[in-house]
Amino acid sequence: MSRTPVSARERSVGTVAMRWHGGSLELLDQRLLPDEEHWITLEGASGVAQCIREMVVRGAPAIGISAAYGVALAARHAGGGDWKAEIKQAIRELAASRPTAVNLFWALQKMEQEFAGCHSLDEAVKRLAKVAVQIHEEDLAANLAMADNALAHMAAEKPFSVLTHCNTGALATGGYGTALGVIRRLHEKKLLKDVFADETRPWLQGSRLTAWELAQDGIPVTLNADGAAASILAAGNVRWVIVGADRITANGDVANKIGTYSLAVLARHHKVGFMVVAPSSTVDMALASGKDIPIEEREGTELRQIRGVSIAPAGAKVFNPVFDVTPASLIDVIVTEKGIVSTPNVTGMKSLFS
Ligand SMILES: CSC[C@H]1O[C@H](OP(=O)(O)O)[C@H](O)[C@@H]1O
Repeated sequence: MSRTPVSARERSVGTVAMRWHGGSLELLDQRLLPDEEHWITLEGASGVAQCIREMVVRGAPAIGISAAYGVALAARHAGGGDWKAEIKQAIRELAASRPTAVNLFWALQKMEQEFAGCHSLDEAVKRLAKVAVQIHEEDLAANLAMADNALAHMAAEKPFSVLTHCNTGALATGGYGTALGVIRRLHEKKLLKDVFADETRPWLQGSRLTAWELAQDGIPVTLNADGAAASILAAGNVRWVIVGADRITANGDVANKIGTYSLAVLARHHKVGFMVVAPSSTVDMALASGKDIPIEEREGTELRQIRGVSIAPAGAKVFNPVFDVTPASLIDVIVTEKGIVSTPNVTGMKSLFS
Protein backbone atom coordinates (compact mmCIF):
# COMPACT_ATOMS: atom_id res chain seq x y z
CA MET A 1 0.00 0.00 0.00
CA SER A 2 1.70 3.22 -1.20
CA ARG A 3 1.42 6.59 0.54
CA THR A 4 0.87 10.00 -1.11
CA PRO A 5 1.09 13.21 0.95
CA VAL A 6 -2.08 15.27 0.77
CA SER A 7 -1.65 18.55 -1.13
CA ALA A 8 -2.58 21.88 0.42
CA ARG A 9 -5.12 22.45 -2.38
CA GLU A 10 -6.88 19.13 -1.74
CA ARG A 11 -7.03 19.87 1.97
CA SER A 12 -8.51 23.27 1.22
CA VAL A 13 -11.74 21.69 -0.05
CA GLY A 14 -12.45 20.56 3.50
CA THR A 15 -11.64 17.51 5.52
CA VAL A 16 -12.29 14.21 3.81
CA ALA A 17 -11.44 10.67 4.91
CA MET A 18 -11.31 9.11 1.47
CA ARG A 19 -10.88 9.87 -2.24
CA TRP A 20 -12.34 7.60 -4.98
CA HIS A 21 -10.56 7.40 -8.34
CA GLY A 22 -12.50 4.62 -10.06
CA GLY A 23 -9.64 2.12 -10.15
CA SER A 24 -8.28 2.98 -6.72
CA LEU A 25 -9.35 4.33 -3.34
CA GLU A 26 -7.21 6.68 -1.26
CA LEU A 27 -7.70 6.62 2.51
CA LEU A 28 -6.34 9.26 4.89
CA ASP A 29 -4.41 7.28 7.52
CA GLN A 30 -6.19 8.40 10.69
CA ARG A 31 -3.72 6.52 12.88
CA LEU A 32 -1.14 9.23 12.10
CA LEU A 33 -3.31 12.33 12.72
CA PRO A 34 -2.87 15.02 13.90
CA ASP A 35 0.90 14.90 13.33
CA GLU A 36 0.99 13.53 9.79
CA GLU A 37 -1.38 13.58 6.83
CA HIS A 38 -0.61 10.55 4.68
CA TRP A 39 -2.86 8.84 2.14
CA ILE A 40 -2.80 5.13 1.50
CA THR A 41 -3.78 3.99 -2.00
CA LEU A 42 -5.82 0.76 -2.25
CA GLU A 43 -6.62 -1.25 -5.37
CA GLY A 44 -8.29 -4.29 -3.79
CA ALA A 45 -10.85 -5.35 -1.19
CA SER A 46 -8.30 -7.12 1.02
CA GLY A 47 -6.38 -3.89 1.50
CA VAL A 48 -9.58 -2.00 2.32
CA ALA A 49 -10.61 -4.68 4.83
CA GLN A 50 -7.18 -4.41 6.47
CA CYS A 51 -7.49 -0.61 6.64
CA ILE A 52 -10.90 -0.91 8.32
CA ARG A 53 -9.63 -3.55 10.78
CA GLU A 54 -6.52 -1.48 11.62
CA MET A 55 -8.55 1.78 11.82
CA VAL A 56 -6.76 3.58 9.03
CA VAL A 57 -10.36 4.55 8.27
CA ARG A 58 -12.94 4.39 11.08
CA GLY A 59 -16.33 5.75 11.99
CA ALA A 60 -19.51 3.81 11.28
CA PRO A 61 -20.58 5.55 8.02
CA ALA A 62 -17.00 5.83 6.71
CA ILE A 63 -16.51 2.11 7.32
CA GLY A 64 -19.60 1.32 5.24
CA ILE A 65 -18.61 3.66 2.41
CA SER A 66 -15.03 2.32 2.30
CA ALA A 67 -16.32 -1.26 2.22
CA ALA A 68 -18.62 -0.39 -0.68
CA TYR A 69 -15.64 1.01 -2.60
CA GLY A 70 -13.75 -2.17 -1.66
CA VAL A 71 -16.37 -4.28 -3.43
CA ALA A 72 -16.21 -1.99 -6.47
CA LEU A 73 -12.41 -2.43 -6.53
CA ALA A 74 -12.82 -6.21 -6.37
CA ALA A 75 -14.88 -6.08 -9.56
CA ARG A 76 -12.57 -3.57 -11.27
CA HIS A 77 -9.49 -5.73 -10.65
CA ALA A 78 -11.14 -9.17 -10.93
CA GLY A 79 -8.92 -11.70 -12.69
CA GLY A 80 -11.58 -12.51 -15.26
CA GLY A 81 -11.75 -16.20 -14.34
CA ASP A 82 -14.40 -16.85 -11.74
CA TRP A 83 -15.10 -13.14 -11.19
CA LYS A 84 -18.28 -13.84 -9.26
CA ALA A 85 -16.40 -15.94 -6.72
CA GLU A 86 -13.78 -13.19 -6.38
CA ILE A 87 -16.42 -10.56 -5.61
CA LYS A 88 -18.21 -12.85 -3.15
CA GLN A 89 -14.88 -13.46 -1.37
CA ALA A 90 -14.27 -9.71 -1.23
CA ILE A 91 -17.64 -9.16 0.45
CA ARG A 92 -16.86 -11.88 3.00
CA GLU A 93 -13.45 -10.35 3.82
CA LEU A 94 -14.92 -6.87 4.25
CA ALA A 95 -17.77 -8.20 6.42
CA ALA A 96 -15.21 -9.75 8.77
CA SER A 97 -13.27 -6.50 9.30
CA ARG A 98 -15.15 -5.06 12.34
CA PRO A 99 -18.35 -6.30 14.07
CA THR A 100 -20.22 -3.40 15.68
CA ALA A 101 -21.00 -0.66 13.12
CA VAL A 102 -24.07 -1.93 11.25
CA ASN A 103 -23.31 0.55 8.44
CA LEU A 104 -20.68 -1.93 7.22
CA PHE A 105 -23.25 -4.71 6.77
CA TRP A 106 -25.89 -2.31 5.42
CA ALA A 107 -23.49 -1.12 2.71
CA LEU A 108 -22.32 -4.64 1.83
CA GLN A 109 -25.94 -5.78 1.54
CA LYS A 110 -26.65 -2.95 -0.94
CA MET A 111 -23.58 -3.96 -2.95
CA GLU A 112 -24.59 -7.64 -2.83
CA GLN A 113 -28.08 -6.81 -4.07
CA GLU A 114 -26.62 -4.82 -6.98
CA PHE A 115 -24.11 -7.58 -7.72
CA ALA A 116 -26.91 -10.16 -7.91
CA GLY A 117 -28.27 -8.35 -10.94
CA CYS A 118 -24.98 -8.30 -12.86
CA HIS A 119 -24.57 -10.81 -15.71
CA SER A 120 -21.10 -9.86 -16.93
CA LEU A 121 -17.90 -8.55 -15.36
CA ASP A 122 -18.10 -5.33 -17.36
CA GLU A 123 -21.62 -4.75 -16.06
CA ALA A 124 -20.51 -5.48 -12.48
CA VAL A 125 -17.60 -3.03 -12.70
CA LYS A 126 -19.89 -0.21 -13.85
CA ARG A 127 -22.86 -0.91 -11.56
CA LEU A 128 -20.87 -1.58 -8.37
CA ALA A 129 -18.81 1.59 -8.78
CA LYS A 130 -22.01 3.58 -9.34
CA VAL A 131 -23.69 2.24 -6.18
CA ALA A 132 -20.57 2.81 -4.07
CA VAL A 133 -20.42 6.46 -5.16
CA GLN A 134 -24.16 6.74 -4.51
CA ILE A 135 -23.72 5.41 -0.95
CA HIS A 136 -20.98 7.98 -0.36
CA GLU A 137 -22.98 10.91 -1.77
CA GLU A 138 -26.17 9.90 0.08
CA ASP A 139 -24.26 9.81 3.38
CA LEU A 140 -23.02 13.36 2.89
CA ALA A 141 -26.55 14.49 2.01
CA ALA A 142 -27.87 12.71 5.11
CA ASN A 143 -25.37 14.56 7.32
CA LEU A 144 -26.50 17.91 5.97
CA ALA A 145 -30.16 16.95 6.51
CA MET A 146 -29.46 15.78 10.08
CA ALA A 147 -27.85 19.11 10.89
CA ASP A 148 -31.04 20.83 9.74
CA ASN A 149 -33.23 18.44 11.76
CA ALA A 150 -31.14 18.83 14.91
CA LEU A 151 -31.13 22.63 14.83
CA ALA A 152 -34.87 22.68 14.23
CA HIS A 153 -35.33 20.44 17.27
CA MET A 154 -33.03 22.50 19.51
CA ALA A 155 -34.66 25.75 18.36
CA ALA A 156 -31.85 27.74 19.95
CA GLU A 157 -31.87 31.54 19.77
CA LYS A 158 -28.62 32.23 21.66
CA PRO A 159 -25.17 30.58 21.54
CA PHE A 160 -24.61 27.67 23.93
CA SER A 161 -21.93 25.09 24.65
CA VAL A 162 -21.97 21.37 23.89
CA LEU A 163 -19.88 18.36 24.83
CA THR A 164 -19.09 15.58 22.36
CA HIS A 165 -17.35 12.20 22.49
CA CYS A 166 -15.07 10.40 20.03
CA ASN A 167 -14.98 11.65 16.42
CA THR A 168 -18.12 11.94 14.36
CA GLY A 169 -16.96 14.39 11.72
CA ALA A 170 -15.92 14.22 8.09
CA LEU A 171 -13.25 11.69 9.10
CA ALA A 172 -15.96 9.28 10.27
CA THR A 173 -18.45 9.77 7.45
CA GLY A 174 -18.91 10.68 3.81
CA GLY A 175 -18.23 14.30 4.77
CA TYR A 176 -19.41 17.06 7.16
CA GLY A 177 -20.23 14.64 10.01
CA THR A 178 -23.07 13.39 12.15
CA ALA A 179 -22.80 14.84 15.68
CA LEU A 180 -19.92 16.99 14.50
CA GLY A 181 -22.04 18.03 11.52
CA VAL A 182 -24.60 19.42 13.98
CA ILE A 183 -21.77 21.24 15.77
CA ARG A 184 -20.50 22.61 12.44
CA ARG A 185 -24.00 23.87 11.64
CA LEU A 186 -24.38 25.48 15.10
CA HIS A 187 -21.11 27.32 14.42
CA GLU A 188 -22.27 28.37 10.95
CA LYS A 189 -25.45 29.81 12.50
CA LYS A 190 -23.43 31.61 15.24
CA LEU A 191 -25.16 29.49 17.90
CA LEU A 192 -22.05 27.77 19.25
CA LYS A 193 -20.23 29.11 22.30
CA ASP A 194 -17.76 26.25 22.89
CA VAL A 195 -17.29 22.56 22.18
CA PHE A 196 -15.92 20.38 24.94
CA ALA A 197 -14.31 17.39 23.21
CA ASP A 198 -13.60 14.27 25.27
CA GLU A 199 -10.14 12.97 24.43
CA THR A 200 -11.82 9.53 24.21
CA ARG A 201 -9.39 7.00 25.57
CA PRO A 202 -7.85 4.69 24.52
CA TRP A 203 -7.70 5.45 20.75
CA LEU A 204 -7.98 9.23 21.32
CA GLN A 205 -10.41 9.98 18.50
CA GLY A 206 -11.36 13.18 20.34
CA SER A 207 -7.92 14.66 20.94
CA ARG A 208 -6.34 13.41 17.71
CA LEU A 209 -9.26 13.73 15.28
CA THR A 210 -12.09 15.95 16.57
CA ALA A 211 -9.80 18.68 17.89
CA TRP A 212 -7.91 18.52 14.56
CA GLU A 213 -11.07 18.69 12.42
CA LEU A 214 -12.55 21.60 14.39
CA ALA A 215 -9.25 23.49 14.29
CA GLN A 216 -9.19 23.03 10.49
CA ASP A 217 -12.56 24.82 10.36
CA GLY A 218 -11.73 27.50 12.94
CA ILE A 219 -14.40 26.16 15.31
CA PRO A 220 -13.76 26.76 19.06
CA VAL A 221 -12.89 23.51 20.82
CA THR A 222 -11.76 22.75 24.35
CA LEU A 223 -10.16 19.35 24.79
CA ASN A 224 -10.90 17.61 28.09
CA ALA A 225 -9.96 14.37 29.75
CA ASP A 226 -12.78 11.85 29.67
CA GLY A 227 -12.83 11.97 33.45
CA ALA A 228 -13.47 15.73 33.42
CA ALA A 229 -16.85 15.42 31.67
CA ALA A 230 -18.69 14.99 34.99
CA SER A 231 -17.36 18.27 36.42
CA ILE A 232 -18.01 20.09 33.14
CA LEU A 233 -21.65 18.99 33.15
CA ALA A 234 -21.95 19.72 36.87
CA ALA A 235 -20.77 23.30 36.26
CA GLY A 236 -23.92 23.85 34.21
CA ASN A 237 -22.27 25.40 31.15
CA VAL A 238 -23.24 22.66 28.67
CA ARG A 239 -26.77 22.47 27.24
CA TRP A 240 -26.41 19.36 25.06
CA VAL A 241 -24.20 16.29 24.92
CA ILE A 242 -24.17 15.35 21.22
CA VAL A 243 -22.74 11.99 20.07
CA GLY A 244 -22.80 9.62 17.10
CA ALA A 245 -23.73 5.95 16.92
CA ASP A 246 -22.52 2.66 15.49
CA ARG A 247 -25.77 0.74 15.78
CA ILE A 248 -29.27 1.70 16.92
CA THR A 249 -31.72 -1.13 17.68
CA ALA A 250 -35.49 -1.38 17.27
CA ASN A 251 -36.19 -0.08 20.78
CA GLY A 252 -33.84 2.92 20.48
CA ASP A 253 -30.85 1.51 22.37
CA VAL A 254 -27.57 2.90 20.98
CA ALA A 255 -24.11 1.36 20.63
CA ASN A 256 -21.41 3.98 20.42
CA LYS A 257 -17.81 4.60 21.46
CA ILE A 258 -16.91 3.34 24.93
CA GLY A 259 -17.69 6.05 27.46
CA THR A 260 -20.95 7.12 25.81
CA TYR A 261 -23.10 5.26 28.35
CA SER A 262 -21.44 6.98 31.30
CA LEU A 263 -21.92 10.35 29.55
CA ALA A 264 -25.63 9.59 29.19
CA VAL A 265 -25.92 8.81 32.91
CA LEU A 266 -24.11 12.07 33.76
CA ALA A 267 -26.26 14.07 31.35
CA ARG A 268 -29.48 12.74 32.85
CA HIS A 269 -28.21 13.36 36.40
CA HIS A 270 -27.31 16.97 35.56
CA LYS A 271 -30.42 17.59 33.41
CA VAL A 272 -28.34 18.14 30.26
CA GLY A 273 -29.87 17.12 26.91
CA PHE A 274 -28.49 13.92 25.36
CA MET A 275 -28.69 13.77 21.56
CA VAL A 276 -27.64 10.92 19.26
CA VAL A 277 -27.09 11.85 15.60
CA ALA A 278 -26.88 9.03 13.06
CA PRO A 279 -28.05 8.29 9.50
CA SER A 280 -30.63 5.56 8.91
CA SER A 281 -27.81 3.27 7.71
CA THR A 282 -26.94 3.01 11.44
CA VAL A 283 -30.40 1.71 12.40
CA ASP A 284 -30.75 -2.06 12.81
CA MET A 285 -34.45 -2.85 13.23
CA ALA A 286 -33.63 -6.57 13.09
CA LEU A 287 -32.19 -6.36 16.62
CA ALA A 288 -34.77 -5.94 19.38
CA SER A 289 -32.47 -4.25 21.88
CA GLY A 290 -28.91 -3.23 22.63
CA LYS A 291 -28.13 -6.47 24.44
CA ASP A 292 -28.03 -8.13 21.02
CA ILE A 293 -25.34 -5.79 19.57
CA PRO A 294 -21.89 -7.41 19.07
CA ILE A 295 -19.38 -5.27 21.00
CA GLU A 296 -15.88 -5.21 19.53
CA GLU A 297 -12.96 -5.84 21.88
CA ARG A 298 -9.56 -4.73 20.62
CA GLU A 299 -5.96 -5.56 21.53
CA GLY A 300 -4.66 -4.80 25.02
CA THR A 301 -1.75 -2.81 23.55
CA GLU A 302 -4.27 -0.02 22.86
CA LEU A 303 -4.38 0.56 26.62
CA ARG A 304 -0.84 -0.46 27.54
CA GLN A 305 0.86 1.75 24.96
CA ILE A 306 0.48 5.06 23.13
CA ARG A 307 2.36 5.20 19.82
CA GLY A 308 4.61 2.39 21.01
CA VAL A 309 5.45 4.06 24.34
CA SER A 310 4.50 1.93 27.33
CA ILE A 311 2.07 3.51 29.78
CA ALA A 312 1.34 0.30 31.70
CA PRO A 313 3.26 -2.84 32.65
CA ALA A 314 3.84 -5.01 29.59
CA GLY A 315 2.00 -7.92 31.20
CA ALA A 316 -0.94 -5.94 32.56
CA LYS A 317 -4.27 -7.70 31.96
CA VAL A 318 -6.57 -5.52 29.83
CA PHE A 319 -10.31 -5.40 29.13
CA ASN A 320 -10.77 -3.23 26.01
CA PRO A 321 -14.35 -3.11 24.74
CA VAL A 322 -14.37 -0.19 22.28
CA PHE A 323 -18.15 0.35 22.33
CA ASP A 324 -20.88 0.39 24.94
CA VAL A 325 -24.65 0.45 24.85
CA THR A 326 -26.73 3.40 26.05
CA PRO A 327 -30.34 2.43 26.86
CA ALA A 328 -33.04 4.39 25.06
CA SER A 329 -34.34 5.57 28.43
CA LEU A 330 -31.26 7.80 28.84
CA ILE A 331 -31.51 9.35 25.36
CA ASP A 332 -33.55 12.51 24.87
CA VAL A 333 -33.54 12.48 21.06
CA ILE A 334 -32.22 10.48 18.13
CA VAL A 335 -31.70 12.61 15.03
CA THR A 336 -31.63 10.97 11.59
CA GLU A 337 -31.99 12.31 8.05
CA LYS A 338 -35.53 10.87 7.99
CA GLY A 339 -36.58 12.79 11.07
CA ILE A 340 -36.19 12.70 14.84
CA VAL A 341 -37.30 10.25 17.54
CA SER A 342 -37.87 12.02 20.86
CA THR A 343 -37.62 9.91 24.06
CA PRO A 344 -36.88 6.95 21.78
CA ASN A 345 -38.85 3.71 22.14
CA VAL A 346 -40.16 0.91 19.90
CA THR A 347 -43.15 2.94 18.72
CA GLY A 348 -41.04 5.97 17.91
CA MET A 349 -38.47 3.92 16.02
CA LYS A 350 -41.19 2.14 14.02
CA SER A 351 -42.71 5.49 13.08
CA LEU A 352 -39.57 6.24 11.05
CA PHE A 353 -38.14 2.80 10.23
CA SER A 354 -40.98 0.31 9.83
C1 LIG B 1 -20.24 8.96 12.90
S1 LIG B 1 -19.01 7.92 13.54
C2 LIG B 1 -19.85 6.83 14.52
C3 LIG B 1 -18.98 6.21 15.61
O1 LIG B 1 -17.81 5.48 15.11
C4 LIG B 1 -16.73 5.65 16.07
O2 LIG B 1 -16.11 4.44 16.40
P1 LIG B 1 -14.63 4.08 15.81
O3 LIG B 1 -13.80 5.33 15.87
O4 LIG B 1 -14.12 2.96 16.72
O5 LIG B 1 -14.90 3.58 14.41
C5 LIG B 1 -17.44 6.22 17.27
O6 LIG B 1 -18.14 5.22 17.98
C6 LIG B 1 -18.39 7.17 16.59
O7 LIG B 1 -19.31 7.75 17.44
